[in-house]
Amino acid sequence: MEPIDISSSDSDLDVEVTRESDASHTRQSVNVRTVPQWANKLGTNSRSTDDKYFPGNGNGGQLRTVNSRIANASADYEKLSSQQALKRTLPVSLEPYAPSTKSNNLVENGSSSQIHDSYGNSYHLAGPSTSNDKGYMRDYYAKGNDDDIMMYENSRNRVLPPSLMHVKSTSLPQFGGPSDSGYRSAVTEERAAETDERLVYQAALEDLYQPKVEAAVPDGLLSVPLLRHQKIALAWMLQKETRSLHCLGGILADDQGLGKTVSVIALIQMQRSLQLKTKTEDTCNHKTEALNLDDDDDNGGANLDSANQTGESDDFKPVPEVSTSTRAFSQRRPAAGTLVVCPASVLRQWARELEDKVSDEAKLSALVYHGGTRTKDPVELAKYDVVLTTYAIVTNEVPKQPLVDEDDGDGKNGEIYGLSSQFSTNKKRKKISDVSKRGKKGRKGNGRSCIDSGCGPLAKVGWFRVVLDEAQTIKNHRTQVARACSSLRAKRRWCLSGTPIQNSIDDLYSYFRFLKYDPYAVYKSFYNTIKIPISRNSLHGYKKLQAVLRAIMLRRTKGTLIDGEPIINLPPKTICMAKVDFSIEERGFYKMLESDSFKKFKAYADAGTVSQNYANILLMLLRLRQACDHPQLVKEYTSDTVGKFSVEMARSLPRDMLIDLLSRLETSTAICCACTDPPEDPVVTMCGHVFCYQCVSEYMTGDENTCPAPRCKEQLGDDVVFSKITLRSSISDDVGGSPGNSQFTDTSMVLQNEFVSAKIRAVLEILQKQCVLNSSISGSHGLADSNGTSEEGFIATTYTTVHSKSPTAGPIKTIIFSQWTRMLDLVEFSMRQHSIEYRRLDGTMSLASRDRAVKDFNTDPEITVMLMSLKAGNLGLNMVAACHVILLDLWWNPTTEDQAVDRAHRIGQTRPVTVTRITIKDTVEDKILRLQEDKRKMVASAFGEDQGGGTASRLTVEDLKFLFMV
Ligand SMILES: Nc1ncnc2c1ncn2[C@@H]1O[C@H](COP(=O)(O)OP(=O)(O)OP(=O)(O)O)[C@@H](O)[C@H]1O
Repeated sequence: MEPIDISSSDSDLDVEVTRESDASHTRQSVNVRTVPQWANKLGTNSRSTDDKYFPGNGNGGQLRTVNSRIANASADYEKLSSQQALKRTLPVSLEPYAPSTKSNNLVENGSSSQIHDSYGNSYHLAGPSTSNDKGYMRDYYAKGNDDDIMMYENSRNRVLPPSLMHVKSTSLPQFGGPSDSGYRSAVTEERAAETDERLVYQAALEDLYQPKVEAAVPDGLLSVPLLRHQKIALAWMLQKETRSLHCLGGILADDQGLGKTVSVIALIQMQRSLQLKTKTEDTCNHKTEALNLDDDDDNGGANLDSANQTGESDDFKPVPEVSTSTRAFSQRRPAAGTLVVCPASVLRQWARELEDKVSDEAKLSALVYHGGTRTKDPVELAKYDVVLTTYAIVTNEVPKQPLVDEDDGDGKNGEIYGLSSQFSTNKKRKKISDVSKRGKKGRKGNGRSCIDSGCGPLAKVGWFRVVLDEAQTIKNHRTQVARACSSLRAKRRWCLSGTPIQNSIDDLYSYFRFLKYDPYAVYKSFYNTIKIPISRNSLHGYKKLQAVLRAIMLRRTKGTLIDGEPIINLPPKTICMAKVDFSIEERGFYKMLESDSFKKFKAYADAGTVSQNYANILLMLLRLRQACDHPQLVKEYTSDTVGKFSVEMARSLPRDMLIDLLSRLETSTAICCACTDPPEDPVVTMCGHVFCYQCVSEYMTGDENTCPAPRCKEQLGDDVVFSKITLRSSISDDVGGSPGNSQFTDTSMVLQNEFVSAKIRAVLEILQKQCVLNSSISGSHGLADSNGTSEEGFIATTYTTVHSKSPTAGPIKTIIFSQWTRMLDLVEFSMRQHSIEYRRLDGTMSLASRDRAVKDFNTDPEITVMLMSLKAGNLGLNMVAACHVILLDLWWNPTTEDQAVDRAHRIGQTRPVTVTRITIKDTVEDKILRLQEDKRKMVASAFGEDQGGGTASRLTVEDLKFLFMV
């Protein structure tokens, strides 16, 4: 493989792309703040094992089928291993098979049988093999055709690839001599990567051999029975935590609403009870285990081990117990239980699930670590079985790993927006070429600074397990949040996400890095072993990626079948594309905007300055997208959202500083540092960073909140976030502020709040129909307009909506999503006009208000509509009271929309769910739909799924041989 020059990065904008969905409690006091340094230099524009739990004669036997062959070649194999690989604890499955009793806690499906391999060993096979299967298998082999057979079936007769049996001569140490250090390091690195890939290969094989092992939770641990797919997930997670060959943990990537939270709660409970039991039974054994676990923590990422960068390894002496009663503490770094990191909007939901799904007699002690009054004492954190916190708090409390791995210059922002890499403009990434060197350096320096320099309590404990819920939050490895999460010290690491890939294959790299999944936790290896093969031959490249994922990821969609039965019996989900047309006035407005944008784009293209005008082009696209919702959105804000504390602070600031802040806000290249779109309702922080008001509000969660912009740790609060109007009025002493964007301040009717746009009209029409249905349930009358008369005269639309027709479970309720709060304002206006009872949830609201809104919507039959911000409400929430979802606008990647829709389509839903995606004909939205389709295909290829979420192509043993044994 060709080496890549990681020092020649050509990545985009020097804006860190973070999308946190973390909610805020805004402070109600004005803090005394110092003017940041940059303000004094105006004009510079600086920014600023437990194998005993898995003795299963089926599963374990299956593993042995493969691994004992490795054992026969083990002498060479072990010689081959890098130091890193040798440090790993080899699983019991490397030993020849000996019959063992099945764990009480494991239930296995399918029959099992014994076979003998070519080395004379006996193995136990499991799986749903029937006599018919066997006959079929024989026939199939006789034909010499095995490509389409499920791997766990046909691989019994296969031999391992030669490279697992023999040492490749190129892999042996062949250094050119003591002076040849560069060569030596390159060879060592390659050899380590190769060895690690073999471990991945092994794990992928293991995974294919054990498709249906279930773990049964002992009575009394949970208050609800696990569903079958959850038992399978539990068995898989227990195995990954105790016997993984590369990293302890993985990615649980089940579709939204399949119960990942509950599966993880079961995992916590199982481990806790197993370890408590083990402790009682055998204390000696427990000591041995503790040692192994320590080893693993440091092995977990030899190149990138956050442990070595954030703390001294000597300080971290965790023990395996997660129970508070048995956990031990090291002198300086307490060993804590499970840390769950999630978006703020689902923090309370997690707490509720921990309370509800655990039985009274086995309650877990849980701490919601959030808010200004949270403990500062790490020892306190270590007292709990589970600590729940938010991504924002982790970002604030944990020192980041340096940005070690460079990308390949493929234009991150371009990927985010579905644009070509030609749009890349950022050339400013810091280059560090020698990852391992830096890793070693980091051990001492960063470690000490973590212990000594007042990083938060989250970074001062060693976690038994860290779980990232909605792990796509860290999909960009460059972001502070991703780097902070990777720096948490933990024995086991989990990513939970129904949509792990959102923009590109690169998203996976961040999870691999967090998980310490070697060799892919190093960008160079990820690039060489995953990205390059995809670019050379996408079919094979994607198959290899599937294999790499298979070793650490479990993914089931709602369409997955187990033994021919659907994984879960959810009512159907119908997606309706509602293509509506503009009114004549709206079309006129849109055409004007469109031709203006085309002209500008052409000018950039003619001048060869398209890439330099990336932000301008994004802004033009934003305007077009917004115009599809309502022309009013294109107009500049004329009301001030930020509140009196900001106004008071602005009046106290020097005029020069105000002018500088305003210029940052008014520059056409300003992009929200959180969502990376041109900002809606733009505000600038005192530290000079621009955000959407909604996005920055998500970060203002208390007095420890800091600015999420790269390299900025300034504290955030109501008083340091300024709108244009506040700044202008403070500069000019004109309290009313100056008028908004002159281009769009005409008096055209389409620009008035009262104007009902085509999309809002469509929404009202849908709601009216529902209202009629609801009234037939409750006996009330239909939708009324502002005059109290029956609503008439909607412009006829050309779509049909299939409504859920099962009114037996209460009124039909609808969630309406938009990414723009101003669109929600306009819809809200219409709701009021038509006396529709609604609630609203957006990123500017406090967590308590959001929680109340969700509760009201879920429980009050009078409240039939929830207006939700896509940015704040698409994740985690359970809203099965709704059986209809309306998406008012399109986001760049379709998975964000899928997430939103699945608030309603999840376990607990009893009615068919209708999703209406409203788009406007012949606009930019047509193109976004096409982009979304491309992204869907890419995600499906990576997971080996067909478009419907089923498994389109299965990897075979031959595939794996081909993919790994190059
Ligand atoms: N075994 C179970 N018994 C009863 N209820 C369950 C069970 N498993 C899950 N649920 C319920 O189903 C709903 C969805 O589960 P959960 O929130 O864990 O899904 P998820 O996969 O984490 O979804 P998302 O990706 O959207 O966060 C929740 O209301 C949960 O309480």
